[in-house]
Amino acid sequence: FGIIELSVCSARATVMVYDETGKRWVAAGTGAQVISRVQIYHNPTTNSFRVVGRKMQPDQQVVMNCPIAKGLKYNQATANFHQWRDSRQVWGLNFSSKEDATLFANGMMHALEML
Ligand SMILES: CC(=O)N[C@@H](Cc1ccccc1Cl)C(=O)N1CCC[C@]12C=C[C@@H]1CC[C@@H](C(=O)N3CC[C@@H]4C=C[C@H]5[C@H](C)C[C@@H](C(=O)O)N5C(=O)[C@H]43)N1C2=O
Repeated sequence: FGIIELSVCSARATVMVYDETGKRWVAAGTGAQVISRVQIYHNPTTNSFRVVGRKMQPDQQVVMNCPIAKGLKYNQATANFHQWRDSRQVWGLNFSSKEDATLFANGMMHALEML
């Protein structure tokens, strides 16, 4: 059967990954650095969560599909820039507004409490 995933929250942010070699942040995905819709999905069957980011323009390209691991350290580096490590890289979300940042951080912290 199809997997049922519920969207916990949705926020606007530029999705970035840290380039360890160049010591700089680069936009995730290909092409221009554009705003993405970043959502946290909950799969209640497995009680798992993941973060999915899709560019809002032009093509809904998926630029992030990151499981939320139990014990993930979510770092709110600034009011608008939050980041975390996964097994391979460091993700950064540069939120469009403080409201987006707060909403997403609350969703992330809720997810981490549930794991
Ligand atoms: C132990 C550990 O892993 N620690 C991580 C952070 C962390 C802690 C705990 C749990 C998980 C994680 Cl992930 C860390 O420190 N890491 C992870 C990789 C990079 C970094 C290392 C050094 C630099 C130094 C400075 C800072 C940085 O990158 N910052 C600061 C805010 C500032 C905001 C916005 C972005 C902007 C989009 C572009 C650019 C600009 O402003 O030009 N920029 C930035 O400059 C952004 N660093 C980091 O975050």
